[in-house]
Amino acid sequence: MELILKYFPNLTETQINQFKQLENLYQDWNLKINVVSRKDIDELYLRHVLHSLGIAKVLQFNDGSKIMDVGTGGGFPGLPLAILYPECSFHLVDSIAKKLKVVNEVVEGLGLTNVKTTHTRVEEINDTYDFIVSRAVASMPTFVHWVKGKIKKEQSHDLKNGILYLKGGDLSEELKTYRTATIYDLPDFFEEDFFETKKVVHLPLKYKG
Ligand SMILES: C[S@@+](CC[C@H](N)C(=O)[O-])C[C@H]1O[C@@H](n2cnc3c(N)ncnc32)[C@H](O)[C@@H]1O
Repeated sequence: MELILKYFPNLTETQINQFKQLENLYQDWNLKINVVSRKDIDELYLRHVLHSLGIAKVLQFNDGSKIMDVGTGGGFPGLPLAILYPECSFHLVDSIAKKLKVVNEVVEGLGLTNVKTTHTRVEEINDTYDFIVSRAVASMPTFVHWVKGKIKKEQSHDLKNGILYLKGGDLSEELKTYRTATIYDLPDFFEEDFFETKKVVHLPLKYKG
């Protein structure tokens, strides 16, 4: 928790309390439905919460942004981002219902009103979003194929709307066909090099509004 405060020093009391509550909520729910490995539960803040928040170090969402987390599993990266951005709406999607049961319980326990969940494959989603976030779900070509019609056309000139994907490994081969992709290193933002999945890929889909 200290690391979250170190890297996100402007949190409100409500947000600090919500981040603090995460540990107990996940510990309790994980005993009933295993969504996070035991090792990872012990390092929840580092491996899951802070890692998810790495996306917020790449770019900041404007108030009112609509965001989908594809293959959210136990709620990562969408749930920590929903705490960080109470003025944005988050749609957390996964094809495994029991994982979303845990997410729903945590969302209710925290009193988050900006999160909805849907049990489905993302291919079935028929809506558009400013940003699509994800971690460890599919290769980039597969992922882009799933979501490319689901990103909103932008009215501003920023042209940032698109995919923010937490990834590991050597991405040069996987990303060589995506000329607009930027790869960010998490250690650049967090100083310490403690993540296994070390990169955030920002792939803006450059539509004009
Ligand atoms: C390795 S887990 C990652 C979970 C979470 N994003 C994380 O990093 O902790 C991959 C998740 O993606 C989900 N998934 C895979 N393909 C999917 C699809 N087409 N639509 C929705 N969810 C999918 C799986 O059910 C699983 O929960």
